[in-house]
Order: sequence, then structure tokens, then C-alpha cells
Amino acid sequence: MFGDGLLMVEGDRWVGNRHTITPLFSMTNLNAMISSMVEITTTMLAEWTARASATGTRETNVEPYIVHNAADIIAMASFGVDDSEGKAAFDKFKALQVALFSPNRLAGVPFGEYVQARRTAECRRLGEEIDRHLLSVIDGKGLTARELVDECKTFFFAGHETTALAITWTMFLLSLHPEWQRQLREEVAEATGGGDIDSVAVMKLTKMTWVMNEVLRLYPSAPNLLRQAREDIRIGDKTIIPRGTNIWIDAVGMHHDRALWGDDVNEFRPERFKDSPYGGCTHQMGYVPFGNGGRVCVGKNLSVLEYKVVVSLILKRFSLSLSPNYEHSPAVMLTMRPSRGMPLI
Ligand code: HEM
Repeated sequence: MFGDGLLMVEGDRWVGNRHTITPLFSMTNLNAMISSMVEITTTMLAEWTARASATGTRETNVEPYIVHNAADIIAMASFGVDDSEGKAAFDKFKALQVALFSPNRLAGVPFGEYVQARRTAECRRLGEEIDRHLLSVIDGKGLTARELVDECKTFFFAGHETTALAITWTMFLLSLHPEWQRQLREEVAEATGGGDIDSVAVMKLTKMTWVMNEVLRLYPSAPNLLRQAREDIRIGDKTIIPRGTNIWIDAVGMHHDRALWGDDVNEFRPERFKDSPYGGCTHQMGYVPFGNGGRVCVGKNLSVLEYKVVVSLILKRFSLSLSPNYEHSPAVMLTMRPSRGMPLI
């Protein structure tokens, strides 16, 4: 799916690529994207308003809008364009994600690709189509390197759905907690002085940082971290994880572990992050929404910025409450999404 993008490569190649890519996410580069984020999101919000007046209904399933909005933002950040080829690649990505991560797929099972040969062929075909679309985005701009295609794919996927889901679950939790919705709206008004959101205002959104942290604790967009044992690991007296074993680390389980967080573990309490970046978790590795160590998410600053810009614009324009048609059904399909949508009023 990602080819040899940053997410997949290892060893010296990862060190080299990570060094090249990290400076691209400097605050100077990111702040330059704010006005485009505002423009793209304002268009989405205008669609919500137009849809409400055209259909006479105040209910909107916001999830697909927010995912498309994030895709447009990451396409702008990756390609500098709102490109139809980029959008076509995005649609193929959705199909590939469904094919790759459907529950009955034999992921990681030896010879699984041969047992499910038809599905493997379908994934391969979608992968090739994505490459073709992305190559045509890059062609004509003097950039044709295979590595660049793979990084575009990595950023396009890793970069849009994760942030979009953090925003979607935030809309859900703010609908359930109107007092936090009010506090954030007030914070935005104070930070912007009633004007536009900019890099200075973003820095002032402290409570919004707590809310983002708490949302990613309860509904981590990336529910698993992946590691491979480099040597035999002994746990206690009886268990040995053999060298080479692929390990899925369960962030959802750790984020909901009463022993790490206390009795209020399942409650939405953003203020737990007021005095601690770990939200009072008793183990520093117990809170890992962006991962940990050398492979920690390279796009974290971009996602925090985008989150704050988009949530601020939504709260400035809309009051949110949950539709009676909402069905709570979080599902893990590489990311953690509301599988029955997010209808809000
Ligand atoms: C709320 C938003 C996001 C969340 C929750 C998230 C979460 C994560 C997690 C858990 C990892 C694995 C870290 C580890 O294994 O220790 C990761 C890696 C990564 N993320 Fe994100 N991410 C987000 C946004 C982004 C964005 C916006 C981009 C890029 C534009 C991005 C690009 C990447 C890349 C390239 C890696 C692989 C880094 C490496 O292996 O060196 N992510 N992310």
C-alpha cells in the first residue's frame, strides 16, 4: 500500500529518509499552510449550510465531509494543488483500505495471500492504479522519483484519515459535552479576538490541546502500533516472544486501562491533561496516540495545527448536538472510525 515510504522502510534507509523529511514539518512551513486550510474548510462549512437550506434538514453526517476536507488539505500540503488525479488516487485508497483491512482477511498469516488469491490480486491492481494517478500528479512538475511517489502515498494516507477521525470523534464528544463545546468556543473567540484564525491564535488554544489529547486517548485514530522483536524477549518466568515476531501494540487497550488511569478511565475529562502531557497516566508508555521513540509520528505538528484550525472554524459557525439517528459503533480498520457515520444536528 505504502511502497517504500517512511512508514515501511527500516535501517539506514529509514534514518536517511526521516532526516530528509522531518524539516519539511517545521513550524515555519506549517504556518504557511494555515490560509489554505482556512480556505478549504470554509468551503466545506458553506456546503453544510447550503445542504441544510436545500434539504430543509438540519442533520448532516459530518464524517465523510471531514475526511474529504482532510484529504484536500493533505493533497494541498503534498502536491500544492487541489488535483483531480490526487482525488482519484484518494478514492482508490478508500477501496484499497477496505480490501486490505476487512475483518476476514488473513493479514500477516503465512501464505494468506495465496489462500485469498482473488483479493490479493484486487489489492495489487488498486495499488497500481494509485501509483498511476500519483505519477501523473507528479509528472510535469519535474519530479518522477519512485521514492517520491511512495512518500506521497504514505503522507496522503497516514496524513488525512488520522487527523479527520480525531476531528470527527471531537465533534461527537463535544456534542455530548456542551460545557466543553462552550469553553472551546469562548477560547477561540478570545484567541482570535473575533478575527481570523492565524498562527498566533493557534498557540493560545490551550484547552483545545487538552480536548485533542483526551479525544485521542478515548478514540485513538491509530489504534495499534507495530514493532518486530529484534531478539528473544522474556516476560516473567514463562513467556518468551521469539526474535522476529511481529507485535501489534494495543493502544486502545492501554488508553482504557483502569490500572493506568484510575476509575474515571472511561470518562471524557480533558482537564486530566492540564498539568501533564500524559494525562496523569501512571506509565509514560501508556499514552501513545502518536507512537513513541524514534518512529514517533512525523506529522504530529501538522495534524495538531490542522485540528485546531478546522475545529475552531466549525465552532465559530455551528453549535453541535448528536442526532437521535446516531448509532455508536467504533470499528478498527487500520484506523478507528465510526462505522455507522456521525450524524449531527
Ligand atoms: C491525529 C493525527 C495522527 C495520528 C493519531 C497519527 C498517529 C501515528 C502513529 C501512532 C504512528 C506510529 C508511531 C510509532 O510506531 O511509534 C504514526 C507514524 C507516522 N505518521 Fe502519523 N498520525 C497522525 C497524523 C499524521 C500526519 C498528518 C502525517 C503526515 C502528513 C503523518 C505521517 C506519519 C508517518 C510518515 C509515520 C511513520 C513515521 C516513521 O516511521 O518514521 N501522520 N502516526
